[in-house]
Amino acid sequence: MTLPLADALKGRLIVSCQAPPGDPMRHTDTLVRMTLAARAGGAAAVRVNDPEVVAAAVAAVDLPVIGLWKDGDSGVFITPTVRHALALVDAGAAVVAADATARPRPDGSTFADLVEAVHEAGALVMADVSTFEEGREAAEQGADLVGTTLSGYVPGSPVQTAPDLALVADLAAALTVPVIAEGRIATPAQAAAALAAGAHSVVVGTAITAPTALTASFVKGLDG
Ligand SMILES: CC(=O)N[C@H](C=O)[C@@H](O)[C@H](O)[C@H](O)COP(=O)(O)O
Repeated sequence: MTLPLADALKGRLIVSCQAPPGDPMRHTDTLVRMTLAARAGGAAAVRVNDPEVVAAAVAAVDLPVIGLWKDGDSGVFITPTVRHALALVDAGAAVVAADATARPRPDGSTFADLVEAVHEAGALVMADVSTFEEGREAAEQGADLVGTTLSGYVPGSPVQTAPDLALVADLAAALTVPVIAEGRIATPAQAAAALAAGAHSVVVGTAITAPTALTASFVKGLDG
């Protein structure tokens, strides 16, 4: 089955509009403005953290919203439980992005439980994975999209400064669901390379929507 949403995302850019805790940009109206800027620039969808921001973005921007809910900062913390996932659906997310790594979830549920609950509630699921095996299993468990989001951030995946295009290529060759390239895509050329490697769509966050981190990288460059 081809999902209409997947058709709308094919070959296109998804902009992640997030700000970490304590960042001056972590402000709902500011993040919504980022989603509007992403739309004005031609993005096909936005990826947004926290049900409050998801609801505000859904009301403001005429694009599909991929919602996640980061809760905590260790172990499984991207939409870790069924409760978090359903709150995102209630907020209007078209797609719920959730950690699909092979680690225990805080409510003792499985990724398959989350997929079932989100599907019953009428939304789709993007599996954030760190390895090929996790991506394969997530697709088997019903994920509608599989993203390379967590490669480099979970033990067992390669730590690198570049995007994990090898993982994109391996997943794209093996899966029938769309594979989304996400993580450390810093230039238009890298985004194009991700599509060439087989990605269905490309998510870019920091390089577009993180002025604090970008400023720090320039300051570090000047420090030599
Ligand atoms: C690992 C993790 O927690 N990734 C998060 C997932 O939503 C975000 O912090 C990233 O900004 C996002 O994946 C986009 O990646 P990049 O900012 O590298 O373009």
